Amino acid sequence: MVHSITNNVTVNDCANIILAAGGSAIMAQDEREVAEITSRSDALSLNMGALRAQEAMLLSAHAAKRRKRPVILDPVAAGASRLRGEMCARLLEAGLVSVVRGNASEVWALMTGAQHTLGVEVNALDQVTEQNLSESARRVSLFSRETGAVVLLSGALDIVSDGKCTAVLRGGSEMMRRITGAGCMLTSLTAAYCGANPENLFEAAVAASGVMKTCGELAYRRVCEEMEGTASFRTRLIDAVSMLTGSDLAAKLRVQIL
Ligand SMILES: Nc1ncnc2c1ncn2[C@@H]1O[C@H](COP(=O)(O)OP(=O)(O)O)[C@@H](O)[C@H]1O
Ligand SMILES: Cc1ncsc1CCOP(=O)(O)O
Ligand SMILES: [Mg+2]
Repeated sequence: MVHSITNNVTVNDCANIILAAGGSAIMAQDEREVAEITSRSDALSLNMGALRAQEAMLLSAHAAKRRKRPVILDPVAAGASRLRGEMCARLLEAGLVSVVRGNASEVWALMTGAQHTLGVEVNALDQVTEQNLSESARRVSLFSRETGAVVLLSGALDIVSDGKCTAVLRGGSEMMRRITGAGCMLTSLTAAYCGANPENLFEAAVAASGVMKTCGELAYRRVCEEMEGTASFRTRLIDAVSMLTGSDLAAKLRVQIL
């Protein structure tokens, strides 16, 4: 059961991907009930696209901490306004975040205070490439140690680190960037897996990254076969998560431990 406080652009896809993965979803933002709802959930997902719900986020995050439930932070557009960065810093500095999942611009913005995110999209200059991979992985690991949170930085290459162990996952599809919500869905999936595996959040984050990359490939193959576009891709992505088998995943998963 994942309690999400998330933006109203992608909320339906977030609920559906949690259900597709075998979890249950509840979206709730009213300050009078959120602590109670978090207390009855296995994980809490906080998405900065719902910044109007700051008080609810804090109430929920404290309730999750009291119950030792993982809190997953999606710093959507963290570099696009000062308020977003400040709210993320407040949650991180209070030790309320278990896992951060963001694109490279968002994660670098949290680390450095830089403000060059293109809205919710990654800035091309920030992206992780094969050329800057080892330096990027080092920075992700450092950020994980500084915050005490597992960090999942997504993009063409995903990097996951708990400060001791760092993994790189390749694959997925370029088309994932041409729909809104692929990042929010990955955050939701991460929350579902963290709720199911609270003892090993690094493993849960690697699983979420691997499932999303695998399903991105399966969905892309399907839209190419059917000559379909991005709206169908979004549907096919959720379909792929709901139909994924262990052997599909084992056949496609590419995890490199650095
Ligand atoms: N160029 C790409 N090639 C393959 N997969 C990608 C690419 N860009 C993003 N992804 C995948 O899309 C999903 C969302 O990541 P991302 O685009 O970084 O999130 P956000 O929507 O927050 O910017 C992740 O599963 C990531 O691995
Ligand atoms: C477009 C938009 N604006 C505020 S939140 C949001 C959705 C961002 O979703 P994602 O980061 O998963 O593409
Ligand atoms: Mg995002």
